[in-house]
This record gives sequence, C-alpha cells and structure tokens, in this order.
Amino acid sequence: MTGQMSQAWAALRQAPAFRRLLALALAMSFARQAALLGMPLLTMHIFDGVTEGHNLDTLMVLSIAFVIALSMAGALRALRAALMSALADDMARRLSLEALQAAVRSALLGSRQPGLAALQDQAELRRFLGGNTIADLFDMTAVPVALVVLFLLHPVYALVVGAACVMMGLLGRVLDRTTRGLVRGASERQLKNAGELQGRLRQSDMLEGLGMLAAVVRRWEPAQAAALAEGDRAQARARAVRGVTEYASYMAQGGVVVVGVVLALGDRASPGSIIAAMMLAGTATQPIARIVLAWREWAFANLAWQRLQELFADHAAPAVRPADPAGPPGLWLRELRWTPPGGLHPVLADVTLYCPPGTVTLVVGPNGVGKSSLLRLALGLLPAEGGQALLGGQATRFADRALLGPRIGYLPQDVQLLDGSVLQNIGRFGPEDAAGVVDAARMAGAHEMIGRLPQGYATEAGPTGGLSMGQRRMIGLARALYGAPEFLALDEPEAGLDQAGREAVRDAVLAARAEGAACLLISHEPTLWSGHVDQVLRLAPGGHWRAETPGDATTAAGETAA
Ligand SMILES: Nc1ncnc2c1ncn2[C@@H]1O[C@H](COP(=O)(O)OP(=O)(O)OP(=O)(O)O)[C@@H](O)[C@H]1O
Repeated sequence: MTGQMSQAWAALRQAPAFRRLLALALAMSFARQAALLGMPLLTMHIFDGVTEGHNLDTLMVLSIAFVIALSMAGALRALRAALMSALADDMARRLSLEALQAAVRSALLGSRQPGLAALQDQAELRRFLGGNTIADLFDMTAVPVALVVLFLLHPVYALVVGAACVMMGLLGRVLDRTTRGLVRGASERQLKNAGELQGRLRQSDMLEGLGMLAAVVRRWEPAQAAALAEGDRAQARARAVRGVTEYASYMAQGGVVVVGVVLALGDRASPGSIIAAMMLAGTATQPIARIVLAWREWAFANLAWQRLQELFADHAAPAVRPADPAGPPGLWLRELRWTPPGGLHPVLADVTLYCPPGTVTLVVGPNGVGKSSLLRLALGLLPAEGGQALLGGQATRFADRALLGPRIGYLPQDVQLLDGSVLQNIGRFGPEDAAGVVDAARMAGAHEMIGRLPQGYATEAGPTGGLSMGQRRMIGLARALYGAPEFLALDEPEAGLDQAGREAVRDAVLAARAEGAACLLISHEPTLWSGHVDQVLRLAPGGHWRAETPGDATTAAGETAA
C-alpha cells in the first residue's frame, strides 16, 4: 500500500473503535463456528448413542442442545452483520473526504469524472465491507477445524474433503486471475463512456439546436457495447467456474457418504459418523464455495481499492510548507516555469513578477499563450515545473488550502455557481454572514441586480437556477471579493457584461486595490483598464514575456485585442 491510502487505512486500523469492532466480529465468528461444529458431533451421538440405547431422554437433551446451538449461530451471524455494517460506515466516513479531495486534485490536472468514480469506488468498498463477503472470509476459520475433526473420525474423510477444498480454492484463484483484467477494462470503459456522454448531454441546446443528438448517441453506442461485451466475457468465465465450484461441494459430501459406507461395511465407521462427516464436509466446503460465488463482490471491491490507491498515490496533497516570515507582502511570482501536459516546450518560461499590495497587474497576450495557466499557477492550483508563487511569503502550492482560501479572491474564466442560494454562493458556503455578503455584492456592483431577482439573495444560483451568464459573472465577482481577500485573481472578469457591468467590474477592482489587495487580472478589453493599472505582464508565444511599467497598459492591451 502506498501514499495516502495506506495512511487512511493505517489510521482506520489504529482507531480503537475499529479494532474493538473487528476483534468482536472475529470472536463472534469463532463462537458461531464452535456452535456449528458441535452440530455434527451431536448428530453422531443421536444416531449412535440414542438409537442403540433406545434412550429418549438423551434424545430430548440433545435436541434442546441442537436448537440452542443453531439459535446461537443465527444470532451471532445477525450480530456480526450489524458490527460489520458499523465498520463499513466508519471506513466510508474516513475515506470519502480524502477521496473527494484527491479527486479534485486530479480534476485540476484535466481528469474527467474523477469525483464520481472516487465516490463509486468508496461506495463499492462500503458495500463489500458491510456485506456478507468479509463474514464469509471469517467463516473460513471453520475449514481447518472441520478437517481436523474429519481426520479424527477417519483420515480418508479428511482426504476427500481436503482435496475438494484445494480444488475449489484453485478454481477461485484461476477465476480471479483470468477475470481481473476484464473487470477493470470493462469498468474503466464504462466510466469513461458515462463521463463523455454526460459531458455531451450537458450541451442540450447545441445538441437539439443543431440536430446532433442522434449522431452523438450513435457514436457512444459502439464504445458502450464494447465495454458491456468485456464485462460479459468476465461474467461467462465466472458462471463456468461457479458451476464447477457448487458441483465440487456436493461431490465432497457425496464422496464422504460413499467412503463412509465402505468404512461402515468393514466396521471401521458408525452410521452416525457418516452423517457427521457429511455435515462436516458441508461446513468445510461451504465458506470456500461462498467466496467463489461472491466473485463479483471480490472483483469489484479489489478494483475499487486499487483505483482509490492509485488516486491517492497519483494525487497526494502537496506537503504543507511554512510561510517565510521575511517574505514580502503581496504576490511574488519567482521564475515560474510551466509546460502543458503532453507539451514539448514551456508555455511559461521563468516568469518573474512582483505584485505589491494595493496594485493592479494586467496580464495580456494572444489566445492560448498561457494567461489562465499563469493565474492557476499563482493560486497554487497547478504544479509548476520550476519556481514558485508566494503570497506574503507563503508558497501557494504548498499551503493549507482551508487557510489560504479566505485570503484569495478568484474569478475563473468559466464562472460556475454551486447549488444553493445567491447568499450562500457569495458567502462561500461558510457561516451565515448577510452583512459581509451584501458588502461584497455592493462592491461588485451586483446588489441592485440581486435585488431584482425573484427571491433576492435567496434565489437559487446553481445550474438549474436560470441565472443569465452576466448575472452569474457578477455574483462570481462578489464571491471573489467576499471577505476582502489580500490577493484578487480575475480571469477576464468583464467578459460578456454590458457597458455598465464592465464599469462596475473596473470600479470593484479599483476599490479592492484601494483596500490593499494585490490584483492580477486578465483582460481583452484595452480601453476599460487604460490608465488604471500599475503594471502589465505581456505574454507572447514561445514562452516569451515582458513586464511593463504604467503608461504602456493601453499599448499592451490594444495589441492583444488586435
Ligand atoms: N490541462 C491541460 N492539458 C493540456 N494542455 C493544456 C491544459 N491546460 C492548458 N493547456 C494548454 O496550455 C496553453 C495555455 O492555455 P491557457 O488557457 O493558459 O491560455 P490563455 O492565454 O488563457 O488562452 P485564452 O486567452 O484563450 O483564454 C494552451 O495551448 C492550452 O491548450
């Protein structure tokens, strides 16, 4: 086990409650096995002792013992199931936050649907741990004990049943080996297909408007059929092995009866011992059969475990580093170097820039030159190939995000609001702070607009809320300004806004500057910012860049627009 997965698992194992529950579940399994293993011996006594001695009192006592043993086994099984379910809940609670955080980090690097896959994997593990499969594993403790008792009854019984157990175990191993790759392939294809289809179906206007829906579904069908076919191949192999396994269990019981009759004919076994041996054959082979029959649960839990391990190993949280107390206030980009995934040449080559508190820095350059990536590097969202971004001496990539978040105001190019009210979105889903939210909305020039919404600040803002793109952008700007952050990173904040909206954005940035924020913003609107910026960072293809002093802003932005 590697990385955070092993840490999460180690933490789980060390938790006193977890260990107590696990030990209790194991103890119950042993108690249950003892109750079940007593039954064949009782049966033997009934057959041999009672029938020979015609002793009905003994039969009565043995019958009561029989019922008590069975009821105990049943009650212990139910109790153990409840314990395992509690264990599964504990594991799911511990894993879900870690899994989602790792999924978000993988999404930052361009992965699709990682959150959904991580949640599915975590749910699969929870189902596995809380279901009967682990309990079946505990019941395997009965196998050696049953074999020893069989051996004591007669070594040939143990030989027959032992051979059946080995054969079933080998079949299970072969099944696991031959289907593991197929299960993984099918599951990953299906996840990829589901992610792609979901992404395409989200563009419902375009699909209906351009009549592309049928073509999109037609393109999806063969990929989905291939994924299902791979799953079917694994199922077919499983069906064959499961059939043989069930057969092997019956064969062991039948073999024991045949051997027992032969032994009884030579007076080397009693009739009672044949029945006891047959029951013990079932006790020894059934847990193995159940494990092989639960192939699907094992295969998918194993896949989920592996995938979560890989997610944690590949997307571990960067280790938090302490801030440099001597670091300058504001934002300092030091020799930032970045090449896009799969790219051959750096898009940003050793960019160095200092944005002091109370200043506005405009980033300009043609499409695809690396402006948004620079902003994401400054925020510590992308790993830099070289150099670092420091906010007040704190490397943003290696900061505690919960502490860094409130110090930052970020408006991404593609503004998304989350399910929830306008008030909650602007307040970043923190404790209710109506006054702070209204202040931020006023600063963003969004307060009046919000007042005109059907339910004002209580209006639903998420994707189903029906807000226009401009309204979403202004609410997104208010969210960025909420809490007076010391660093404001705005990616084309005025895009798609009318003249009044664009001026409101500019006024908001100037107000934030007046309050001491270091503002780094990308814009394709040269005239809007003319005379209002303190420095310009001009990016050019090939990793070239130049920082310019005030007065050049109009020229730089004008060139970008051209
Ligand atoms: N996750 C990614 N995977 C691969 N390439 C990427 C990724 N993110 C960015 N790039 C590439 O990096 C380059 C810079 O992209 P970026 O979005 O930073 O440009 P930009 O200057 O903001 O463009 P625009 O003005 O069009 O918004 C582009 O060539 C883009 O294709």
